[in-house]
Amino acid sequence: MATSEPKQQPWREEQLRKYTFKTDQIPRLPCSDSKVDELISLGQPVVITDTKLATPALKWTLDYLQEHLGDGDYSTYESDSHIFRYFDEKKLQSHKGYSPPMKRIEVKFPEFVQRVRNYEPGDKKLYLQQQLNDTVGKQIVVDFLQFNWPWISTYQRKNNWGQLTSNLLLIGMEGNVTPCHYDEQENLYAQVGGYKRVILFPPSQFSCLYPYPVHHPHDRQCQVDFENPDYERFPNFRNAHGYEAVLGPEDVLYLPMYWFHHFESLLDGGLTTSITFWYKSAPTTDITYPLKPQQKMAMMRNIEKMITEALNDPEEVRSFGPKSDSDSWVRFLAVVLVGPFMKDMVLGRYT
Ligand SMILES: CC[C@@H](CC(=O)C(=O)O)C(=O)O
Ligand SMILES: [Zn+2]
Repeated sequence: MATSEPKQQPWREEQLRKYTFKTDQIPRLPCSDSKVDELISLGQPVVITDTKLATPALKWTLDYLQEHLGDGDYSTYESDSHIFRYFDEKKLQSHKGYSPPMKRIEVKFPEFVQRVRNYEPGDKKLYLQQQLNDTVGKQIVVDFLQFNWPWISTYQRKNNWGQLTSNLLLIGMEGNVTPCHYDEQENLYAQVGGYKRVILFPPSQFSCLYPYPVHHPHDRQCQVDFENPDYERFPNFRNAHGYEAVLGPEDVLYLPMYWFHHFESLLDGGLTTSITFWYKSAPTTDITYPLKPQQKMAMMRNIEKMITEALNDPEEVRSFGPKSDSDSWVRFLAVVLVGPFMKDMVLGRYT
């Protein structure tokens, strides 16, 4: 009996960056498997194959896009390193002294292509992140309309998700990293070109990941530098345990709301192209106790927003600067006097 040769994986281990935490694999299932529906309805991540969700976009090479995308401006981040940590421009106002580690520029697509193709070590790295809207060319609209909308709408309906809010076209250079963060929307993430590693952490690991305070420009972003973790400030990061997959063309990842995620375009893997499908979450109908971790995250966000708005002065809630006596007292009190909810909200985030 012919034994099926194990499928040669089209990438090598050395193309993955090395981190200190352990990971398990995210389940990978064909869209015909009923377990896909079960995992999505449970808010569990899964890599889904054979969906044909964005098949028309498989031909979206740089040349094809240059010919058909249209001559609008394209939102692109440039960074001095491989790290592209998102920041909320609106929150920069209240953080005068803070300068984000990357810059958002608007470029014409031919300029983006030229800079990417002529990249030399030492140049700024680029990451195009553009919402697909009606400024794109006719042919792109034709391709877009041929996505597998019936398949994706089934999941929107079955899980009572709200409207499709946006599709982000992502074109990243090899080695680019979007550091760990969470979003407040459901996401079906279609990998179209190249290979991208995704590492996920469930909302229950909030206390291991220390997201920035809500009023900070890096709201929702994990403070821990995965490449050089500061275990003194973030001791609980030692307990982080991830779930990962390498996504290739036509793979679709269901990325549940509030799950922390890190993306990296494989080292020496060339350009990567992905398209996100973000949906508003289903309305919460019945509150059952104990609350789910994602509900606690939503509560923490509301408490932090209320405190910051009520005080109307971020200085009042800003975390302490370099370690100081008061900081160690705050830590001591936080560890001894407050329960897990307040500890998770404060320790390493406001202390
Ligand atoms: C936005 C960039 C990121 C994807 C992501 O964070 C998301 O789809 O929520 C990535 O692919 O680098
Ligand atoms: Zn995200």
